[in-house]
Amino acid sequence: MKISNLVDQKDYRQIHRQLNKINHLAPTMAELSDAQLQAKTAEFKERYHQTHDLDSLLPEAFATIREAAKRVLKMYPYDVQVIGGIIMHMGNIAEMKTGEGKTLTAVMPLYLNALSGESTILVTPNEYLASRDAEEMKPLYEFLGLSLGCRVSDGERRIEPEEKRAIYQKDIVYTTNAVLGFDYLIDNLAENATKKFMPDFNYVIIDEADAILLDSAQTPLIISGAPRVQSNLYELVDNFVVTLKEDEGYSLDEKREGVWLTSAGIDEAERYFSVEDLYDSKHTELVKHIELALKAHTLFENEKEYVVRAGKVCLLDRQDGRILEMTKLQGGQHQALEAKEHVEITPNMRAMASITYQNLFKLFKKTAGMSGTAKTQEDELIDVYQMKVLQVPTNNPVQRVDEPDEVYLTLPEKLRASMELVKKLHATGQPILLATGSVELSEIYSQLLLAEKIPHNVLNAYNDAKEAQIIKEAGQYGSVTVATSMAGRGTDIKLGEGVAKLGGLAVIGTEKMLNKRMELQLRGRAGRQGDPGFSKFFVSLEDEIVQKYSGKKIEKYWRKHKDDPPNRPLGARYRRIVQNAQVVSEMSGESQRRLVLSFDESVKTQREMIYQQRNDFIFQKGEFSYDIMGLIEKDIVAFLKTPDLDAQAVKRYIFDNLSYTAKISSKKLDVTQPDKLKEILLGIAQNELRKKDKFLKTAAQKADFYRLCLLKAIDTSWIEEVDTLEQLKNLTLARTSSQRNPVFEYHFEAQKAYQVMRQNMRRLALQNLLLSTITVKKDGSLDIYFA
Ligand SMILES: Nc1ncnc2c1ncn2[C@@H]1O[C@H](COP(=O)(O)OP(=O)(O)OP(=O)(O)O)[C@@H](O)[C@H]1O
Repeated sequence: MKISNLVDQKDYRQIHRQLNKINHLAPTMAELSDAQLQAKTAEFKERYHQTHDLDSLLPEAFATIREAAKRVLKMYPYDVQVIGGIIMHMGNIAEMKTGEGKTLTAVMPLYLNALSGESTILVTPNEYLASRDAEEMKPLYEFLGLSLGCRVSDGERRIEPEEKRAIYQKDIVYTTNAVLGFDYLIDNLAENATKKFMPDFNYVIIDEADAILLDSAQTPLIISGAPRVQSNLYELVDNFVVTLKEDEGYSLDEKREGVWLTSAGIDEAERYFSVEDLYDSKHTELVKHIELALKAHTLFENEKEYVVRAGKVCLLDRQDGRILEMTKLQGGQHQALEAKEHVEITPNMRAMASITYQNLFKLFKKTAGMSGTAKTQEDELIDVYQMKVLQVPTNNPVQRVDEPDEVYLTLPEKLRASMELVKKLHATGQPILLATGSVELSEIYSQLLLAEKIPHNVLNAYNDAKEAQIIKEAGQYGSVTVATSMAGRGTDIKLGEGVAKLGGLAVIGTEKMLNKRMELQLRGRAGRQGDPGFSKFFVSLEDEIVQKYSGKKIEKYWRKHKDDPPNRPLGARYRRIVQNAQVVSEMSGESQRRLVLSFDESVKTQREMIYQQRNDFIFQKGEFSYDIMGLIEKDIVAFLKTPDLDAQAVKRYIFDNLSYTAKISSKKLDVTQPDKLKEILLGIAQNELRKKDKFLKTAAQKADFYRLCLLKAIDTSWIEEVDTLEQLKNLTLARTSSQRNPVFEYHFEAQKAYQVMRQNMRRLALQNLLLSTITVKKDGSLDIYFA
């Protein structure tokens, strides 16, 4: 058996040596009683304790869980799965074709790495997969004496930190990338150790690694809180924008990614809002709102980019068609969409914390991944994550028949042709998965099927609750399932009785996907585990990706013939043009990801410093070792360097920052003698601190007080900083067309902002320490009021 494309022969030999050892151990393991097999876990843990070496445990640990899987799950991992497991233990990405059984593969390295007692996490792209895999694999881990936690989002219920901590403390945790990311950010907003719940990041396996590490990485995670001043312009401006027409009141760029008012539109706006000059600086808010509303109406389409569910605008993940939990558009765009859809306008929140997936996963000591489609992006994966992609052969040859695309000129032709195929296959009883690129198109197909009286299920963002049931039925005789790309990854459709004889599942794609990997994943719902299967894609020149990413010539051709379409598939030349459009879309995705990553560099450096400092304070035990007086002195010295200082300013500084009650005459505040002045100010501060000491009887109370003052200062200024950087980024992005290097400019500004934040932070800490008041409660505990 050959693992292709190994970067070096050493990996190849090592993997095979390990596989041979594991196979060699198999008969011995098979002879063990259940109890003897189960006792292995404790034995391995003990040995790890002695040696701190997981590699030497690999053959036995893999052989043990392999045998246990046979007994508990009635599935014996094939050699190729063992190979995939070894690759992942080594911290690489295993590329195993769709349906080869990655869920079972992952348990081997997870079991081995959990023996260290350090955090061992499996991340999947969505909650359906996390829960499904956790549920299926739980009996196996428990048989071997390891605990499994499944961490999915809180939903309506608020989950307390203790409960989260209990899940993360399990030996192995299954979760999603979004939940893990948000948990990490929330954990770093905790004000004391009892609210912290995350473990130190050790080992993670990323399922569907390319989707998570690449596709999801195009949008950073942002936690919002603390509303901004709410604007009342959204509805007003929306009413205006709906009166405008394309190419009259506003224009869109070629790729339909940018939109602006035409000069007629500007005149119209000036009349509508009774302003003389719209671009006068006093109307910037109005202009901003008009831009947001224009974008809401032209660049965001209901049932494509978002859906309206229970009176809320919910964003959709373009990659997998699912609702993006806890995510809203920033900078007022979400509110503009709400105005467009006439639902309640939610407050526009400030960004409080943010991180990209790239930087989240870099926090782990070891990362590994698996996917059916990663090899093509290996360069980027090595570049960004230093992970190699090793391809594992299939257990049985793939039998699926993949037919070439059928390209039509217009959408109606495409719909008709694809429906013809559906009818033909359905007549034979072969189950069909009809895959669409948007909710909207899935609803259109549902209507067409209804008209043909073909019973079917629809799986899209509106009915995700029924997902498991729909998937269960999807492989049965005669079943037709219309699904968005929700059914594109990880979904395991099991074939019903007699279906293999009919050719297995037929996947019919109805749109060219944003990238080739999404397409392969969809095809991969059929022909799993060596089963028969069929796949074919229908495309039209009106598909979004073709319109956006193919040249002028195609557009001209389309315009010329669209009113009298040929009603037959276009030739091979057009298939190539469509392929090319997909390649361009992929390249645009990659450059977008690199841009996101380079923007995050500045935030990353700052975030690491801040989080480190917070953790130092939070977890500091015993006496509080931070040079409080040093901090105070620094601020005083910085203040005394203010140009043109006068006694009045010094007095203000004292009352604003050091003491409300200091009695000091202006005469004493001689600005010509800074050293003396410094001593006076330090004396005032010391005096205030001493007053506090009266309440802070024990060292622990004192430590708590100092910690709280400093943490509060860090958080207030850091949250402000995150928001500033987020706005700065949006501003820089809006100006990318200009000649300057936007990322460089952003880093420069971000660095300046950081310096300002440090000063603010120090000043706030000073105020918290000196101007707060402490009262003792009846039970002896303290209440602290901050100014
Ligand atoms: N060793 C095995 N013996 C028998 N059946 C297996 C074995 N491994 C996996 N399977 C079955 O193969 C099917 C596919 O497995 P799974 O869904 O994990 O594939 P996958 O590689 O994750 O696919 P995808 O790339 O689509 O996510 C499942 O029904 C699973 O039960």
